[in-house]
Amino acid sequence: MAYAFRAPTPLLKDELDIVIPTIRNLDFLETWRPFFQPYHLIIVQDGDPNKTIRVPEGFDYDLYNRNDITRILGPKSSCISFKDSACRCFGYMVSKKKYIYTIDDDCFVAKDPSGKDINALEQHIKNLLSPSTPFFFNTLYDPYRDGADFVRGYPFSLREGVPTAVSHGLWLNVPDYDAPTQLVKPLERNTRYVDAILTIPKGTLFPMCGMNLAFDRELIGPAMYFGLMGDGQPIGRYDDMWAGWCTKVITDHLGLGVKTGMPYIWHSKASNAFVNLKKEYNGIFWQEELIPFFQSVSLPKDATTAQKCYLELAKLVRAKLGKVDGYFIKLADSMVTWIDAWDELNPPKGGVATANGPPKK
Ligand SMILES: O=c1ccn([C@@H]2O[C@H](COP(=O)(O)OP(=O)(O)O[C@H]3O[C@@H](CO)[C@H](O)[C@H]3O)[C@@H](O)[C@H]2O)c(=O)[nH]1
Ligand SMILES: [Mn+2]
Repeated sequence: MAYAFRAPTPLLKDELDIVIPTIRNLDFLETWRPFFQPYHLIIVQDGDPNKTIRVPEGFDYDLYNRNDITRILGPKSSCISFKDSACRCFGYMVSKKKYIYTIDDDCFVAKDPSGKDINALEQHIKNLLSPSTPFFFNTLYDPYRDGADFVRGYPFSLREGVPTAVSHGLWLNVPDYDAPTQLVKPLERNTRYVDAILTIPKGTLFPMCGMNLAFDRELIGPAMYFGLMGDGQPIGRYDDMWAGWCTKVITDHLGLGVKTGMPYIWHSKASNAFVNLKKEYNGIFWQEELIPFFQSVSLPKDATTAQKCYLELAKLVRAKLGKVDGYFIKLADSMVTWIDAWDELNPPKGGVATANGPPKK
């Protein structure tokens, strides 16, 4: 009897959206086609809404420009940044799927040491679908991977692990350096492929890069607000950092895990270090106050969802960071607007979303 060969269904094919912020073009999708084509794309077009962004044939996508964001969110669109990659978080809000993968349009398929193309999306999905170990560090890295396990002395009571909320991937070629480092090391490239995935321990913050990032939208989506950056704001290129610090204090509070390490992508474009310095300056200065603030955050026991935690965090930002700069009062207000908009577009099961639906293609 002849058996018709059927390719395996891609993991989470109908449960994951790929969110891409773009101010350029989407030719990079050609290199990702074997891995991305089965998935729905949410393209957030930044900058001039009258510019036409060409999406390569054969992809299933929704594209949202600034006019769509304003049409869908109305006055609440003020919380979505303009002329900064932070605009991508609109894609997280408007998605209806359980998982999100976000990638920049200058990130390409990397090769592992054997020369094999890395399916970064597949690795992120494996990271998200396997537990994390934030309460006790496993020295042999991810114990749930084939060929690894918990090492001697690891408490058996902790070996079940906790749900993974975030999978933070890394980058070969152009590393995610801040402007001062870029200026000092303009030619430095990351050639070191480290075959490791680590859970970031509870109580430890980390610099989350938005370039190659996946997360469980139902567990932690409301915390993934990329802040007020870019046009009209005194700071830029701290969108993912802000989201990462908020997310980590909330995952710690909710007993969820954050992983970093594989998969790698190939980051091709070094943005201009001087332009970056202007965008980052306040962030480099303010973060010396922001990190102690996040390290001191304690959320109430009755904050049992990402939304409730985030609103508590917004209150603390207003109370404790307003004295650092008036910007943080505006940011605290935008954090609340973000949650209001999130809840409007994502009512509890059975509720009716009031959004005006996806854009015309
Ligand atoms: O105004 C803008 C600028 C850019 N984008 C899109 O956002 C991503 C990232 O842009 P870019 O690659 O130019 O930025 P980098 O300096 O390489 O990366 C920084 O941006 C952070 C977010 O990814 C990353 O963590 C930093 O390292 C591209 O897709 C641009 O098209 C935009 O939408 N609006
Ligand atoms: Mn880039």
